[in-house]
Amino acid sequence: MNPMIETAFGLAREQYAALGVDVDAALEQLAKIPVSMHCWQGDDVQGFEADAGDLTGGIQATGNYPGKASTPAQLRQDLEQAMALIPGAKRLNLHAIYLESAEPVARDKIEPKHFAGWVDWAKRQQIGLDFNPTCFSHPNSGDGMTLAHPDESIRRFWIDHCKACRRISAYFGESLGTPSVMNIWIPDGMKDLPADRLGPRQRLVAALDEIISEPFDEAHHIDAVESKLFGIGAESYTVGSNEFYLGYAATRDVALCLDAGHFHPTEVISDKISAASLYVRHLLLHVSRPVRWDSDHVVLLDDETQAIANEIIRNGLLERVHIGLDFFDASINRIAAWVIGTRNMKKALLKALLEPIDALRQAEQQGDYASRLALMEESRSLPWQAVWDYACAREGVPVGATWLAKVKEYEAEVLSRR
Ligand SMILES: C[C@H](O)[C@H](O)[C@@H](O)C(=O)CO
Ligand SMILES: [Mn+2]
Repeated sequence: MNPMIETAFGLAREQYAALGVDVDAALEQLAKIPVSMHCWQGDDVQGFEADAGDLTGGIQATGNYPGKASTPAQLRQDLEQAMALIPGAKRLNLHAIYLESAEPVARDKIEPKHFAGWVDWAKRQQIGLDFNPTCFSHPNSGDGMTLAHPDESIRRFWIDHCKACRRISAYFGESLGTPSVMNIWIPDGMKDLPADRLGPRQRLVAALDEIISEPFDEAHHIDAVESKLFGIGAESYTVGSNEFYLGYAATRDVALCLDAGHFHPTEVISDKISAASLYVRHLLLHVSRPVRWDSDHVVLLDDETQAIANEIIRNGLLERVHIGLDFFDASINRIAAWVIGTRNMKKALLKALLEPIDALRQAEQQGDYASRLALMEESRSLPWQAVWDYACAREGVPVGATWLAKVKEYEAEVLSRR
């Protein structure tokens, strides 16, 4: 290891020790916290269905940066490149449209065998997999309704798709020895004012109840449901709103997925974690960055990402909060997007682990809010970056921005030839 990195780390360790922070314990913990990287950043949410259509469902990947993956082998190669540039534990989050089959397979007929290639790959990478039914980009979601659809046959199709997905998710968990978190997000909503807000929600409850009725071992599979405020073309009404899913998750004991882009612009999911944790056992996070709307920009090391990490660590929620990412930027190198966003999530977790929390709590308990604010602000400029560099270097992952050269090299040698 570069001696400058070691020296800086040694000095940082002493500075943190003086504040009562155990840097070695923080590093050990950081290495074990998995961040689930979303496969869909690699190909703009396109997937590999033999009869794939355009991306629909009120979400958009804007940009046309060259070199995107268009086969499972290319996507896996790109993921391997990205993962090699990110320290610590990682998982991969797959959508159902990332199946492998030469022939078209109806979504309600997909099976574990269509994902065997991903499981083999995950075993080689020693990572866990997470999963998602894909209830969009399909003729049966064309009018913006799926599990809440008034037509029984369309509802049946999506219920059967979600049931098939749960079997695939349990297969992931059983094969890889780590539970797969399967997140149900549906685009159901209306562009203009609905006359009936209740009926679709009643249908959605019934559909979800049927979907989760088949029991699976929690060691293999965990159900999650994701709320949303609005989507493009569903501005006036979203069936699966936050109140809807908070109630559903709490009463059915399934995980609640909080997506950073799915709330009113001044609402933040960091403030929802502690509240929801009192009523639901598991939370899934879709860490993302909304810019004016649910735009799914690449995650930054900004105040909200930091606040999310702080809430998980301060409240001891690592066993109950599953950290996933959800952004898709097609305007820049897609591997760089993965690396920037995932490294930022991990940097935020490290900073949270290094926070002198005892001193902050003590100041708060004494009503000394000036000290609390002063300590919080001073702790922003503690030498966490020396600890981060050390964490990267000891794993053989590029330090600082040196990872960018690897991405450029890969772009010249692989992406530009696609
Ligand atoms: C592709 C994802 O499932 C999707 O982004 C969903 O999680 C979401 O956030 C929709 O806005
Ligand atoms: Mn999401």
